[in-house]
Amino acid sequence: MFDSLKEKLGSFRDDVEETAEEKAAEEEEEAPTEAPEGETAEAATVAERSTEHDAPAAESAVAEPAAEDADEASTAADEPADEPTEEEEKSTGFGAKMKAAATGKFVIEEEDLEEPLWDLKMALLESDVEMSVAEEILDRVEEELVGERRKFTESTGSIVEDALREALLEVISVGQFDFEERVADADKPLVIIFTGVNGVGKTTSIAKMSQYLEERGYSSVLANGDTYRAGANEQIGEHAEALDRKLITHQQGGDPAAVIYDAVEYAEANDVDVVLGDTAGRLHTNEGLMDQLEKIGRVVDPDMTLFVDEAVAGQDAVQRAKQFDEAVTIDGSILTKADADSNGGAAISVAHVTGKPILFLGVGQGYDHLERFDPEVVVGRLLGDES
Ligand SMILES: Nc1nc2c(ncn2[C@@H]2O[C@H](COP(=O)(O)OP(=O)(O)OP(=O)(O)O)[C@@H](O)[C@H]2O)c(=O)[nH]1
Repeated sequence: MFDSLKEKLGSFRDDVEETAEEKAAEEEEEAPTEAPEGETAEAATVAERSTEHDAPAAESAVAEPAAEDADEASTAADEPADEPTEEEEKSTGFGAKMKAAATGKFVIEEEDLEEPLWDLKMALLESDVEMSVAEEILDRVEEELVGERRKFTESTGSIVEDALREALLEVISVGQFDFEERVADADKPLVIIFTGVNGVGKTTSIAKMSQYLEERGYSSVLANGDTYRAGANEQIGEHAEALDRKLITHQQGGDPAAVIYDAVEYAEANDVDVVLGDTAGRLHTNEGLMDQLEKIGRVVDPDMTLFVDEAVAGQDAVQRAKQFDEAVTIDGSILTKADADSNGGAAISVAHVTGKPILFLGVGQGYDHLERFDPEVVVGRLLGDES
């Protein structure tokens, strides 16, 4: 899952690490040449060692004028090189560089990140992350990394990883709520309507949701509001049979709102906790079909409307989510076929673009292949926390 994006995020980490190492090396190289006479990075280091841990050695160095380095060390020890005057700091940057060489820390500047950030942006866009979401991620990463005095070498990788983690979490956690708590607290029956275009896995997701709810102690009835498509009753009927659930259907061409209404009545009469209503795989541009959804809204006033699309559809899924939300106001999304998606762009973008959370991922064709969307787990996967 999301392997290609994972690899690209890994490359960004490596790029910044490399940039950091180059910068560190540069600064170490530059420090002696820019140093006022008699002060070198090495001298500063020796001085630090001498003053902190080994005073007698410093003394013996003073007593040995032939050793040039040691002589410099004693000068540096008298006037600590790692505490330059403000003037020196401003005019030459020498102080900062000396500090970098002596402490293993330096400031990451905006220009240092220009190239890696550009590459990251390209990687996100190639992975189908929506433009505004990619920009948000870049801004946050840059904000986290630039201007702080950072330790380079080994820790650069983890600093970059933390910055990426924060940025990704921020964009994908949008609107998250506790689905199970919402189900537990709702008056029964709870009505959930599933919407989205044809063939993305809506019907399969309803069956998976029924299983998911059963595992948590909730009964459910299925309702086929897809009265538009020939064969829809049979398709959902197979799932109902396999799961041993009651299914409410009407004739093809019937009123979808009436089917869902009947299912609510059935649930009320039989103490069923949740009504799971399928709808025709409609295009958001088809006004007649969108009107049907609005009618379902009026007639049964669902507790939740979930938008279903496939993660593998990338940008298309993101745009559809946005348009469906504008047309019918969704409460959250389910992204199916995440198991087959190496890009992860939809998973990263949909919540930020709609302002509504991704609640579940479909991760296979089996009934138990519905996974609660946990932002921390998803980001962890993207950053290689688990294989
Ligand atoms: N790999 C994988 N396949 C899935 C997943 N979810 C659904 N599918 C498959 O996708 C295909 C389409 O799923 P359906 O549930 O029939 O799609 P639908 O949106 O109901 O389609 P319509 O009824 O035509 O609107 C089926 O072959 C499913 O088994 C998933 O999470 N992973």
